[in-house]
Amino acid sequence: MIVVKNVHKSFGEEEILKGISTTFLQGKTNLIIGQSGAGKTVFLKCLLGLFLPSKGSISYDGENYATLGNNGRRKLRQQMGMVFQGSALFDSMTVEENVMFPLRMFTKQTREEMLKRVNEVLERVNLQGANAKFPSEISGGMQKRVAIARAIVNKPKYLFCDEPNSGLDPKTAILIDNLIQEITRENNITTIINSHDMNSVLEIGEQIVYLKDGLLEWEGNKDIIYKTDNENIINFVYSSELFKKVRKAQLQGL
Ligand SMILES: Nc1ncnc2c1ncn2[C@@H]1O[C@H](COP(=O)(O)OP(=O)(O)OP(=O)(O)O)[C@@H](O)[C@H]1O
Repeated sequence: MIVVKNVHKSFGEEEILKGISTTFLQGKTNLIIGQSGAGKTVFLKCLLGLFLPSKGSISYDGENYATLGNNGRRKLRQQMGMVFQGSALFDSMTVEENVMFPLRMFTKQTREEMLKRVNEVLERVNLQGANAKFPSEISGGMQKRVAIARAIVNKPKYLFCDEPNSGLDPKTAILIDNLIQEITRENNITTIINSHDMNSVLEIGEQIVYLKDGLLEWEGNKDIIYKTDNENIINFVYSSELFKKVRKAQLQGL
């Protein structure tokens, strides 16, 4: 569980996050949504410990990153997995080497132990046998699955995903969403996803935080979002004609 209390973040005179408080739940897919420029990436970077909040606190199962020493921060960072936008695989490394990378960085496991774990996670994301392939030899959806395997190989307590299905076709996007949700539940991870994708909101939004101009304007989940009378959210989530029809049907209990 990650507890965020009154987080502000400024760059010089400009305040980007203006006092955000929320709780991200363990074993759930928590989504951060909001229009371009709302502050989602800055918030995600604060949650990753890449930016320190100017004010307020973020605690990870009781540990406040800002007040930890170097050792404590390193340990906490090792408990975080990250799926970057566009996968961010190392092009010159094979799938196996990409997935093994965090184990080489953060553990003292033997090559045999690392390989066993790599094969376990590759199997979990349905990429068994793809070890020797290079990123350029596999599809975008497969690259994303490699990125997920790499993010979970070190058994993180916290998983952060920045636009995990950007650039994927709708069917593959849903498969990736569902895979992240399944892995989150199986391993009881606190997963936070920065998303633009309204399909994801309605499919896996177990906890949704809607940011607007650096403030948390609404929070809830996919089962209640259609009931909101907040015009900003209605216009954002249900922006297309199709989604407007979906909302109407939801309101009519269809
Ligand atoms: N390192 C930085 N220094 C100064 N300003 C920054 C920095 N990073 C982000 N900002 C500013 O913070 C604001 C919010 O940016 P952010 O990237 O968090 O938005 P976002 O909600 O993620 O948008 P998008 O959906 O387009 O990615 C922007 O005005 C941006 O210019």
